[in-house]
Amino acid sequence: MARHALPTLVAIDGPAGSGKSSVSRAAARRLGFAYLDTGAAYRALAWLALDRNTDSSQADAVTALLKDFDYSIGTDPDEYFVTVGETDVTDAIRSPEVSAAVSAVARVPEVRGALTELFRSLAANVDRPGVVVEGRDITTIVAPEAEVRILLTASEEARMTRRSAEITTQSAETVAEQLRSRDRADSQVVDFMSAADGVITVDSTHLDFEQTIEAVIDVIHTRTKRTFE
Ligand SMILES: Nc1ncnc2c1ncn2[C@@H]1O[C@H](COP(=O)(O)OP(=O)(O)O)[C@@H](O)[C@H]1O
Ligand SMILES: Nc1ccn([C@@H]2O[C@H](COP(=O)(O)OP(=O)(O)O)[C@@H](O)[C@H]2O)c(=O)n1
Repeated sequence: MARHALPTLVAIDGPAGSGKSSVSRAAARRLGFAYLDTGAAYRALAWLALDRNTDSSQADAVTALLKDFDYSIGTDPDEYFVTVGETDVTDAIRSPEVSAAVSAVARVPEVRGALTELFRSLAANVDRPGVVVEGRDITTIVAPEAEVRILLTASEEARMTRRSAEITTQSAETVAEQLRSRDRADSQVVDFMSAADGVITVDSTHLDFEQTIEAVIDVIHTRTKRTFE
């Protein structure tokens, strides 16, 4: 069978609650692109560490988990799922316990190296004309060559408000504090607060959800000089 041309790569980075997942998924759906959520893999590995009672602050123990990390993720924006082995962890990876453990897992260089390879392979093999890949280091490390590179930002206040509207099992203060501390830990490992050279910033602080999707799609059309919709 003839191999497809490489898909158009759209790389989106940004801090927690900036709208990366929801906006990337909606934009991918409208463009007929695939959608790759990279944070889900870090979360799934943190889930496995918790499931195996592995101390996530022990880099060697976390690295050892990689050898039986049987991970899969849906890249169709309409059929999102995350599994580890036979277990569907789509919801479990959003738990506060996983959110609290994930930064420690994500700071281990061997983990970053292995997952970066996995993301490149998943992105190159989608069965769509393009793929929106979102995370923290997509524009800089995973796919610096991407045709479209976007930093999606929003004020800290907007991000906290959006995330606490989603999470009803914890107080708004708790959600905000956990988000701030995760961003602090994550930003010691990768810089997702400032745009690297050639990366376009989309600030969604004063945009609603629909306007943010349109702003991202506009950048994609301008950069690729093509219309996908
Ligand atoms: N521009 C926006 N205005 C209002 N709410 C938004 C906007 N963008 C995203 N959201 C909402 O904010 C929440 C956090 O978005 P999410 O995509 O999970 O962020 P991230 O993946 O960056 O952590 C979601 O409930 C999403 O629907
Ligand atoms: N490309 C990426 C994506 C996520 N991550 C890590 O994975 C965690 C979860 O990412 P996520 O995108 O699901 O987080 P949210 O911003 O959606 O809450 C982050 O807090 C980072 O520790 C990373 O290190 N590099």
